[in-house]
Amino acid sequence: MSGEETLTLKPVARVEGEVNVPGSKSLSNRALLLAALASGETVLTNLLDSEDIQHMLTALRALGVEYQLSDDKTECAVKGLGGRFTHSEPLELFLGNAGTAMRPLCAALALSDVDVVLTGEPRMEERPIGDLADALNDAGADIRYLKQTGFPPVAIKGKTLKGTTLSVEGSVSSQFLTALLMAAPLFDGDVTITIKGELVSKPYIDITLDTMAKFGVAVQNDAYQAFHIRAGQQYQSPGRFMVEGDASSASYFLAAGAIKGGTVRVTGVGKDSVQGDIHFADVLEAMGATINWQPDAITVTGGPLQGVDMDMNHIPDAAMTIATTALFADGPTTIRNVYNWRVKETDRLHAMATELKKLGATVEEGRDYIKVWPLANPDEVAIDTYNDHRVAMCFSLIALSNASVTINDPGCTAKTFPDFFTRFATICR
Ligand SMILES: O=C(O)C1=C[C@@H](OP(=O)(O)O)[C@@H](O)[C@H](O)C1
Ligand SMILES: C=C(OP(=O)(O)O)C(=O)O
Repeated sequence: MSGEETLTLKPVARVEGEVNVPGSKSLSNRALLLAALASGETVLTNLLDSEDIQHMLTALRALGVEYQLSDDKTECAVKGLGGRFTHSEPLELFLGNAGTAMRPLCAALALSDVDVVLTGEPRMEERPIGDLADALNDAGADIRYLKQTGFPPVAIKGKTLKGTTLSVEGSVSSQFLTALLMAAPLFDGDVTITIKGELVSKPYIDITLDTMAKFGVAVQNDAYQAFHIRAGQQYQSPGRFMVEGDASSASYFLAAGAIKGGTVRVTGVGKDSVQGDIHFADVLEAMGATINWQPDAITVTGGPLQGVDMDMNHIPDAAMTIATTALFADGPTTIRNVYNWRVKETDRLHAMATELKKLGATVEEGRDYIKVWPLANPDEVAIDTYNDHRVAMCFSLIALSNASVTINDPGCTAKTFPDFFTRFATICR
């Protein structure tokens, strides 16, 4: 939970070491939902223990899903319902600011036998859900906006819906398509989903399809333009489901290695990962770092870094880490095609530009890009984090310069990485 504290990180002379990153947020919440809908019991291992996952777990429990969590909360045995949710009493589920809980639960509950209101933190009320809810309502669902049209909170009266063709906007968030894909087996008949506009954050769809396949549901993917899910498929427990380490969480350690010239090895995620954010390492390589790929680990050795100019739509979360890494490069760096940074935990394009400027950096904030010039000697300032875990984690890299950096509200990393600062300290010498 976030609060008002601050944390000052002193200048770090050297980085070196190995970090095992916690489980992936994206995989944890997908696997929990599919395990709940599946027939049979699923044992999830290496589950992430963070706020976003707690929101999914709390919601599932309220919906009548039985599960047993280990003491350290990284192993969870889920008794599958073998189909849609059923709950006779009206429910209100609070989902914090977890997009991976709000969007997928909205779709699955619209097709269940429930009467539910989904709410969240104030910022969640500013994060769009209209493209998803409207696609479902066009197919006959009953989802109403309780405050602002197109945004949570939403009231859902679940229904059985016949197989159909749904059309969903792709340019705001891939989570809308993810939500429809995961809910597709709950329709009574064949489902086709077509995409309007340019699909953003595409690799997250691969995570969705891979997780669905592990739970026994096949999707025909026509070049990310149309997806077909045949009727009669039901989620089946794979028995055990091992959650990979979080590739976005790995980015901060990999960047530290790249910036500071030491060698940093991240374990739990590697070249065999299904997560698109591993391609953050390719950006570091393009900037001049040396990357060594293992099936389950990534090692980076730093060197002089050069700025790059790249489309980073495929790695929207890890790309934020490039914005602070750019300060340590030779020449400017441009992160392009990240308009949807503006609809995440905060307006990330504006937040990153504002905080980088506080350090004394030269920054250009465009509608859908940010350009950052190198900065030899950052000013010693306090960084506002806007209740955005990634702003807090990205700016910890400033301690790799000759300046201290103060992070306001460091507790906001609890959304995806509660002990980030402790683990970060283990590679700082
Ligand atoms: O599906 C997912 O697990 C996610 C998709 C991405 O969101 P968008 O599709 O909204 O870009 C990403 O930023 C988010 O952290 C997790
Ligand atoms: C955008 C993010 O979260 P969410 O899953 O809430 O969309 C994120 O973790 O960077």
